[in-house]
Amino acid sequence: MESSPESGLLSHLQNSLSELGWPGLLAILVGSCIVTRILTGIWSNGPKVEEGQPRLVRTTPYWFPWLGHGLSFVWNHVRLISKARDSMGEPVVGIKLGGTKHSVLVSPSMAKSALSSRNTSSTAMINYALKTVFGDRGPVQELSATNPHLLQLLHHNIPNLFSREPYVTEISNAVCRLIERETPNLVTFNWSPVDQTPWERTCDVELLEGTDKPTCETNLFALIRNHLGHITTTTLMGYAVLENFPNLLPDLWKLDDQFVPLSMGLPRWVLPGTSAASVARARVLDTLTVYQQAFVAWDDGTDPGVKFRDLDDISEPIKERARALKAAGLSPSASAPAHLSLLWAMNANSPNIVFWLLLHLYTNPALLADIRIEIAPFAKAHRPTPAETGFPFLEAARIALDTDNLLESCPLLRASVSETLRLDLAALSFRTLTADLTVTESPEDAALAGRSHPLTYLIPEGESILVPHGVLHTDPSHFSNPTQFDPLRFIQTDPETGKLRAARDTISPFGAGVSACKGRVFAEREILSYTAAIISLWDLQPAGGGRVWKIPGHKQSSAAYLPKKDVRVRLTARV
Ligand code: HEM
Repeated sequence: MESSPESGLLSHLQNSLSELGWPGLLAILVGSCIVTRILTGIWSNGPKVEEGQPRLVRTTPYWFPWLGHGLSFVWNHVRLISKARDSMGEPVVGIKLGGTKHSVLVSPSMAKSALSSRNTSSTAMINYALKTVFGDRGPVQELSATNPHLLQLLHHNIPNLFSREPYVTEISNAVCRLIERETPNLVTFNWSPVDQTPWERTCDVELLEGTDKPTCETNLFALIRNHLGHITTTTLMGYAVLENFPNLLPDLWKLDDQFVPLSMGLPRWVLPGTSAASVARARVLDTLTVYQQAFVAWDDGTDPGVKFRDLDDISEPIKERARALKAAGLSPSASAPAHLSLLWAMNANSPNIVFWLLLHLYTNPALLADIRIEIAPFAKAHRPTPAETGFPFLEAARIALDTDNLLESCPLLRASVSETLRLDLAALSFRTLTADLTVTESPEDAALAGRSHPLTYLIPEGESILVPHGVLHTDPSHFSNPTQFDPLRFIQTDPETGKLRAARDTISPFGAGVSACKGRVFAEREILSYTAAIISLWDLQPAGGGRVWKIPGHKQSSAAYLPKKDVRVRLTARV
């Protein structure tokens, strides 16, 4: 058989490589890295800037051909970009990720103006995450070409309902009632997993005997993640989904734990941790297929099947989205990745933020005591006595929450949430430019960075921009002692009333512009109410009853950090 020129070339290459052996291959690899570093170092000087003309973004030097800064980005993007900012000394620095250049905005004023520009789009990023993380094989991504109007509805207009009236009040009230009902049952003090709640079963709850008040030891992150995940998912997606599919959240956590490696889009065998996550994702997608199938039947007035008798308690934005998916002609299984992206968005950050916030508060008893005094009128906890109830046993504690006042009249709690969002979250806003973008830093940002006048940049249409909120939130020129937890940095005195209030305008933990987080209003209300309920009803100590806390390190995830290790705590009922 005659060989083609390509197969001849390939076999020639194979022969040459096998002749070289491992030492030769290694030498080529090291050599190409050195050459790449030298060339990108020279190119990073950029073209000469003409007087009065905007600058072009210079790319930070890198070692690895094609991969560019990819490895250090997934390892710790905050460190990579902070170093690039300091070494390049500019408010915009270029980084290379898998062959694509991203212009990274490290000046807050430029980030704000770029994200609020109408000439930016998050569609490419959403499609990338749908493909690499949420298991869409094409149907949802293809909508950007076949039906952009529907895509806009699906990704923006409908999710925006989470922050619009009357829905935001409806879902915030619903979540508050569920928090009141379920926070006293955070742990049930049952020995047997059969009698425990679904959120307790995977948290290694160990009851302690001979204590004055009900006490146990447990894994804090797992417990808060499961418990708040249960509350959020039930509020937004309805009661039936977790009742019938109790493994939905544990599987979602397996996916979330591997978010960063999955988002690299590499084959499973390259990163072994992603195999289990892919299997978990397949199960979640099966569940969400059944969910969509049942919803469509229920909405059409036909039988939704035995598992989903009543779907009326699903929140209105989720119902609207399920209807839009059907209207797009997507089958239930093709719709499942879109449901998964939202299920993930509603659960991936809030529990992590509450976990870190609780650690900040319980390791700072003076702050915790002040916050407990501040919230006392708006988070009233008590345990009815047998005399009150007429039953011969102690009932579970009860709590009544006033979310509006927790939001408006508790600046210290609110400032502590903001400080946690500043320190324990490193969100990224990726956008593609749909037209050339010219951005200028503010004179204040320029002065803080030690520049005599503001710089202006031109970023061409089609290029990607990136705002690294974790870098902006820990920039020492904008935040004094940036690594220190200090909620007071967010407290201001209202000049008219003289009252204290918590201001959040120096950080953007929810992104900005049209593609900012759609659940931000709900998320803040939920976090405030949930934290108020927990600190009113529960005392926490390190496991073993000591006073020394071992705070885990941050593990990079999509936005809010995961803990590198869980924290074992002693949990005691306060009332
Ligand atoms: C502490 C809690 C939360 C944080 C820190 C957070 C943060 C974020 C961030 C940084 C983004 C990307 C914004 C950008 O690209 O500029 C985002 C997107 C999104 N979030 Fe949240 N989020 C939280 C809770 C929620 C909740 C509870 C929901 C659902 C009710 C939600 C729904 C969404 C949706 C749908 C998007 C996609 C927006 C888009 O691409 O157009 N988030 N979130």
